[in-house]
Amino acid sequence: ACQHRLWPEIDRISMEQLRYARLGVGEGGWQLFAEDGEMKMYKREEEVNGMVVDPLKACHMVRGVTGHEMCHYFFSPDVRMDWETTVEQMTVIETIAEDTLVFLQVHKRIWPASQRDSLFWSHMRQVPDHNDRDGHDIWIVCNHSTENPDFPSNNGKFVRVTLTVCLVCQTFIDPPKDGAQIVRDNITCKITYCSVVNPGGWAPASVLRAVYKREYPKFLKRFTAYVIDQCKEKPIMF
Ligand SMILES: CCCCCc1ccc(-c2ccc(S(=O)(=O)CCO)cc2)cc1/C=C\c1ccccn1
Repeated sequence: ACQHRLWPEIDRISMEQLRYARLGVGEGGWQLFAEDGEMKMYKREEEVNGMVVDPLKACHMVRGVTGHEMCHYFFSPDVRMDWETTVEQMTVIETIAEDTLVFLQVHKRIWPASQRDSLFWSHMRQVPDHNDRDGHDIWIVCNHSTENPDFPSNNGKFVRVTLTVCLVCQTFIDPPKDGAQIVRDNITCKITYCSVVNPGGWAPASVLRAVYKREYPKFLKRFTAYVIDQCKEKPIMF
């Protein structure tokens, strides 16, 4: 992967997104728009050329799974259609490395806007987290739009969105007493999900904001429930 032409961008954007995800929501005009138990979702209202591109940041704490497991299922193309309800078709159009793929996705149409597709590289990596007391590693998946001459955005069929998404996960272990083996009940995963999606062409602001308000909480709840369910009978992947 290190010699691939996209590698410098992949490395830079992934690390930028890690820093961005770890910034608190205290400053920068974030407004809480949805809450469900441990899950808190924030957004900023931003428009680019009259198009809604509201950045989103979701924070969640999930008991019983590790950050590695969360990122593994978020990254894996094999299970994408099991949890990702916004997608109608998904293709891996390039394998840059085993931890770096290029996806082409057709998203479900959001009436009355025209149907969208997205083309993005997806990179998963483990980042040692030295500045954290209980020193647990951080796992990240970063998805960022890219171009490919074989899949031009002006393909006439779909409007191409541009997006940057990151899932940053940190595992916390509450060690059991008397040195017993760690079980799932002893682990918690702190999740930060950030996304900026530019719809690529005009879409009514009211429709987009309503969709995001309704769909993002469902999206994250569904994904985390899926991972919990997939992991519960399996050995812990630290
Ligand atoms: C006018 C309609 C514009 C929006 C269409 C759209 C574009 C992109 C995306 C999207 C959503 C999640 C990712 S990801 O987190 O990287 C995982 C891989 O799929 C990437 C892209 C979705 C949707 C469409 C609907 C929508 C938007 C958020 C939430 C729920 N539904």
